Amino acid sequence: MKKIVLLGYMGCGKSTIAQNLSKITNIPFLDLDKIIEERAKMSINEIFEKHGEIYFRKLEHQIFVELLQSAENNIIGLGGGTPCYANNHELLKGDDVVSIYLKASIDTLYNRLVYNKSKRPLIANMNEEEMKEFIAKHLFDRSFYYNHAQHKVSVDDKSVEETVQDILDILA
Ligand SMILES: Nc1ncnc2c1ncn2[C@@H]1O[C@H](COP(=O)(O)OP(=O)(O)OP(=O)(O)O)[C@@H](O)[C@H]1O
Ligand SMILES: O=C(O)C1=C[C@@H](O)[C@@H](O)[C@H](O)C1
Ligand SMILES: [Mg+2]
Repeated sequence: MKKIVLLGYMGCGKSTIAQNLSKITNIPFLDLDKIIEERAKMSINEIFEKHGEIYFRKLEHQIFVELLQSAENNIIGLGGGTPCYANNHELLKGDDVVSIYLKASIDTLYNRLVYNKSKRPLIANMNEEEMKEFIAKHLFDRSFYYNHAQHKVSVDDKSVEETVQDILDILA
């Protein structure tokens, strides 16, 4: 069985959707951000503060490759930036991978992130106006990488259940 890889911008719902998909399919869910935190024995915020983003990106790449190489069936939820560094986007095309981009509009992302930004170091210190502009530009830059996914699911105005169903249809 192929690895199911969910990707997309911060707040698009990778962790939430993957957890629900995991319950329905009984395929274990691995959250790359969580595994990085366990390995580093510190939070993502602390990794950024103590070691910087480049260190984080190296660790992220190393652990992503490791997860793809393991023999187990898994749903892997990537970090928001994972496809955009270290040529990770090329790994989304692998034969043993089903990669799915959870595509959200700027408004959806802003509404989900605005009250929930403290654990996301890239936006933690921005005010509301800065955040909206940042998301718009950043999403534009990142879309090139996200579009390397084999499948795209739009998440705007959909419940968790509806998005999970869209993914089940892709996997069927
Ligand atoms: N229909 C929906 N589908 C998914 N998540 C939703 C939905 N509606 C609201 N949310 C909320 O959006 C927030 C962001 O979701 P989540 O943390 O799963 O995103 P993420 O893509 O894993 O983000 P990150 O890259 O920062 O880890 C959560 O608080 C979640 O409950
Ligand atoms: O979009 C990003 O670059 C990030 C998203 C999060 O999932 C974390 O991986 C980290 O905060 C960086
Ligand atoms: Mg997440």
